Amino acid sequence: MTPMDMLLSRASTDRLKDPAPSPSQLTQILSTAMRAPDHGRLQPWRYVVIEGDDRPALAERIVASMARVEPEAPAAKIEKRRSRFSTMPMIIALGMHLRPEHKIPLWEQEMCVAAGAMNILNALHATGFGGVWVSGALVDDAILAADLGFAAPARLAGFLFVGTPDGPLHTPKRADPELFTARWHGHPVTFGADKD
Ligand SMILES: Cc1cc2nc3c(=O)[nH]c(=O)nc-3n(C[C@H](O)[C@H](O)[C@H](O)COP(=O)(O)O)c2cc1C
Repeated sequence: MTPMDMLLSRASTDRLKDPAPSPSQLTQILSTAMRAPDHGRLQPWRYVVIEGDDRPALAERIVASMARVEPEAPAAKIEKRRSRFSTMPMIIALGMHLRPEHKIPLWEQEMCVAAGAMNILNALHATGFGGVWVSGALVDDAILAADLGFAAPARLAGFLFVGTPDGPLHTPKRADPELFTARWHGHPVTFGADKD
């Protein structure tokens, strides 16, 4: 597979089975995150890896967090989250070590973490693994974040579910980049994607 084939064939999946990346594979995969553009070299990316017997304890923290931030959540949603966080082959909590006082704006720090996460998703795909980035209201729960090691001003950016794809990837229809691209000739542009 060429590098372009690899990039163009990636798709998120939560249909994951064992194995998850080995420790040495994970180190290589996470190394790609450290190639993300990083204004000021702040290195804001942080990763907490949860595997094996530690997953049920994480699942309980997730359920406790839902009780705080989504008290109206139906039982089925709570049980789905409990099951997913207990059984995914590997979970990586994405943390953002933010420096609000720094001259580099927070949004740039956050985008750096996101760029790193995208590299991780591509590296997973390139090495025969797969994953999906999930979030939800609980990423705003400071108690859950602190439980994972992300005390404010650090915060959670979500979780990556990681493993080996269980079956072919279901790729959503991808957008035509022409609709999202315009050439500027001295006047404000419009985009095909925004036309009725
Ligand atoms: C920050 C962030 C949070 C996300 N949270 C969720 C989520 O909680 N649940 C979900 O189904 N998809 C979520 N997504 C979208 C999936 O990660 C994924 O992009 C989507 O399923 C489309 O698949 P694709 O990556 O193959 O295009 C999130 C994406 C991002 C960037």
